[in-house]
Amino acid sequence: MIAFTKMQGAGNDYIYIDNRNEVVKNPAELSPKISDRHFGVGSDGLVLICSSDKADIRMRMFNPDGSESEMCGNASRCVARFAWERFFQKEKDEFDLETGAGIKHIVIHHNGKNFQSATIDMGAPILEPEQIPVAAPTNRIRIDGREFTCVSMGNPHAVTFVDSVQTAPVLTKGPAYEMDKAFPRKANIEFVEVLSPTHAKMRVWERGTGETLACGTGSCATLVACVLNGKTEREIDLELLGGTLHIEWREDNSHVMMTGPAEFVFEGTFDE
Ligand SMILES: N[C@@H](CCC[C@H](N)C(=O)O)C(=O)O
Repeated sequence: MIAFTKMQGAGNDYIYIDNRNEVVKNPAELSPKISDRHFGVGSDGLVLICSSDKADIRMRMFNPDGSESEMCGNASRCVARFAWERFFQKEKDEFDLETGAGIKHIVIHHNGKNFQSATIDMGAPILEPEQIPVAAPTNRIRIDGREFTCVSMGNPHAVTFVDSVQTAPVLTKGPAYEMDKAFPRKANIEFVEVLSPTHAKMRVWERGTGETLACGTGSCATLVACVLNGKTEREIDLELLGGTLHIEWREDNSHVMMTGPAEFVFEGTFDE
């Protein structure tokens, strides 16, 4: 039996396992089983919280298809809250998290007792096509006549602007875009409706998962694409199906800062 904690950040729900003692031997196999919404616990994937020799803590994130992603924005806030409450007993509110996309600095916002939100320094976006990666000479590409701005936040994203997220073809076109030959490692696809220079809405089709209620790395990629296309200022509130994230693309060091919620849902044990 494996002890787990279910958490969600803006409705992006994952199963979190304290894996400092390496209780999970095969996460690629466990993720599809435990994430299944009918035969498992039900989640957008599996997150292992591990020891690190480079940072205070390390996380690994697996999609429900078993693939491992380099980075997960919403999970990084949940891991931050988990560690703040359970490892650091609310005494250390700034620390470093090792991810597959490098070390991310975390700041916990609280009132001494209660968690309020977490800000993650997501680092600088990657725009070079070969590093995103995109099989094209530029990070601006067209698929089926639709324009995408491709951005990596450690994991690959392709952002497209729509008139309305409500009618955007997330479910009908998302799967084909994710697998398009332009994306050698597949891609997360963001459909974005800009409401004002400081406010936008986004729906996402996630690589290895399908539509989710929110994507943190996708939100950061969205702001970068908005700025590159002259659609918004460098700081926005981004409305997702499961909540709102505050995203800022700093001018001084080019880092993207993501602030948002992280909530415990329930605890349990899972029989592998
Ligand atoms: N929901 C996540 C991203 C999860 C990984 C993604 N599906 C991928 O394969 O890159 C987030 O909040 O960033």
